[in-house]
Amino acid sequence: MFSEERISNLPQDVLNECRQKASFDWRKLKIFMEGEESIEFCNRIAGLLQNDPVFDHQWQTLTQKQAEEVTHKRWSKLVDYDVFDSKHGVPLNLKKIGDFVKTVEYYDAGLAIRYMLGSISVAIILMSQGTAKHKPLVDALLQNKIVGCLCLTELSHGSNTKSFQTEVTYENGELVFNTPNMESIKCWSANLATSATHALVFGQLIVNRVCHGLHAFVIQVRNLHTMEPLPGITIGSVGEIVGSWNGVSTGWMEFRNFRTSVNAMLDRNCNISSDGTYTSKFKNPNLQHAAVLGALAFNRIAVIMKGAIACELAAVIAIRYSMVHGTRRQFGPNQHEEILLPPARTHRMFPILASAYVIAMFHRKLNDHFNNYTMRVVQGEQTKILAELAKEIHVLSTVCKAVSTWMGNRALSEARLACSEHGFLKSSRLNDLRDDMDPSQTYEGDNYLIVQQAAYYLMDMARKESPDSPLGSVQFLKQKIDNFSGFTEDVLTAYKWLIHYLAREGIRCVQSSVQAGKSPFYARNNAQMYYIQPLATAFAEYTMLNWNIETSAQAPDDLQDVLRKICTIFALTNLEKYLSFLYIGGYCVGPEFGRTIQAELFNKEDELSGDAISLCDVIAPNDFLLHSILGSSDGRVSERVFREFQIASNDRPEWLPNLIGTLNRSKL
Ligand SMILES: Cc1cc2nc3c(=O)[nH]c(=O)nc-3n(C[C@H](O)[C@H](O)[C@H](O)COP(=O)(O)OP(=O)(O)OC[C@H]3O[C@@H](n4cnc5c(N)ncnc54)[C@H](O)[C@@H]3O)c2cc1C
Repeated sequence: MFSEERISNLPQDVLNECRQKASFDWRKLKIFMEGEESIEFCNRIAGLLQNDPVFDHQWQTLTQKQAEEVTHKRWSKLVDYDVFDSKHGVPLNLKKIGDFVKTVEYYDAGLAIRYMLGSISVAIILMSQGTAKHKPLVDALLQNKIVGCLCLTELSHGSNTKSFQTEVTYENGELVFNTPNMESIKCWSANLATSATHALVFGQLIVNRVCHGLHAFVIQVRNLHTMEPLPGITIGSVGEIVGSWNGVSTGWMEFRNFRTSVNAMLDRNCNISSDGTYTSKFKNPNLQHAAVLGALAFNRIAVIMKGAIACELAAVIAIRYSMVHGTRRQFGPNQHEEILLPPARTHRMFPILASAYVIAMFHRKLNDHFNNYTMRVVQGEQTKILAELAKEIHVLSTVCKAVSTWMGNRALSEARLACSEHGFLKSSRLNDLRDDMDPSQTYEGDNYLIVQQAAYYLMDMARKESPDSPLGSVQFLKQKIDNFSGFTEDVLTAYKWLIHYLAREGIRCVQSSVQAGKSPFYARNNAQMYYIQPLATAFAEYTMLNWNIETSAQAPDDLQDVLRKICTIFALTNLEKYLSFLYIGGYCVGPEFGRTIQAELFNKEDELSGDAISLCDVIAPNDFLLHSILGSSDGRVSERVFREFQIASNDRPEWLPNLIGTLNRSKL
């Protein structure tokens, strides 16, 4: 029987006073948020890392070579731990996989990527797009007997996947791979430069001189004994990259008549018969294209979790730091006065804390839906409702990936500034975290581009008589939403009104450009900044919020109040960004709505002050994983900062005699 005592005690130290102000039991909230099984499993993983010298970590910047070596050694240890007990066949438990990756990610994002892309990500795509013939590869990937990588991006083509130029030609029962020019060289593939043995390659399938569009193929790229690329394949590195990505061995690959069996094609939805006839389950090539890329939703959902982790770490480090250290340095009241944090600081940090909760809870729910969807695909279901579900998961994964990574990046930047000069120490970890997080805004689909897909989906749904979706995320488009008639705490109505309005205006803007003789491409781009992008981001925030409100309602009574405050802070902070649209569109007139949003936000932030440290304790990884001298759970910031100063002060530089010589010369 799991009991709350099994969650480790927090140090009885300088943060005690703040902890005693909490209105709820932090252990109880942790169990509600994560579940007992996950807490136990994550604690086990954290313990393994903490007690193994291979995972000892410092803050020095490593060269690319050192970073790759250390990441490799740690990856190899993770493989040895075999936490999924792979000898007995790895169960496809995406929740458990997610917990594992999340714990490793707290420790080092680069290591998490190396592990996940090398095995789980590729295996899941093979399971959902491949057939029985690919099962041995799935097992080998999940048992880490081979290392996978994903090869979509080409030197000159990224988000525009239809323009990929890698050619895969069917010839006498074999597939021949070519990158016909420099622009089509596959690149930015994590794991590829030194470690991948197998690659999931996306290329244009050509059968009997007819191009059937983008398809996915799994190929062996290296000899397993020598690790040399196979004949017809050249592999290299893209060079140094920011943050922990530097240890991930990111590479490029060129094909020159590389030949392999036709079995390399992932053929759940299409087939090439022995007489060279191509067939696809999809009559419409756009649907075939969407199905090929739909398999990437797993990765995108994992990136949503990265956004949650970024907000969690930013909030924990900045709030713990501010409570013990920042407050002492504020101008203003003396220590005896009852003030935890001044409003200007809570206003910067509590929205980050709220985002951490809202994104994490949303991610868990979306991951469960994706888990369920994958099981149904693997079991061979081919229903219309499953196709609709795929579309909805795709839309939610794209738009929420964009919003959560934007929020995560902003959170880390703000946290760094909130910790003032100490935030710029390497040992604060905030700079490294920001570097690790930064590229998430472009990989798995550039944020500015992928939000467009969600917006077009919403605009389509808004035109329908009865917009429907298996998860119910667009059901509200059926409703008629009235204008503002008095403030209630439930700002979901304002969000719904806003989405209706932006969808309508987006359609109008595109149509008027087309009527003026512009191309549909121009017309859509023209509508991007003022309609399409806010439409997509508002939809993502609304859905995250809505799912959180539903989940929070199931919490024990004594947790409901704090969870409601978190949702309100998330809602008001984000809704405030759209005040101009709400006024321009006529949802509200006069100052009441705008003023109340701002006043309520300040109220809720103030009310949350006493709970903030305990809310951080719920989401914080242990001090070993957190690895920040500003964010430790005991709150002993000054001691840790000064210890780092002392460590850095011991070396007498070799060039000191030169300085002495220069000074003495200049005196002459
Ligand atoms: C650290 C890292 C790891 C990666 N790992 C992998 C991997 O393992 N495998 C893999 O295949 N790829 C990987 N990638 C590549 C990544 O997926 C691509 O960067 C991504 O798909 C975006 O493509 P792109 O960079 O070519 O940008 P593009 O699509 O060319 O866009 C470039 C810029 O132009 C803007 N833009 C383009 N078109 C429009 C438009 N119509 N309207 C408005 N703006 C527009 C975009 O917003 C963007 O700012 C990785 C990238 C990074 C940084």
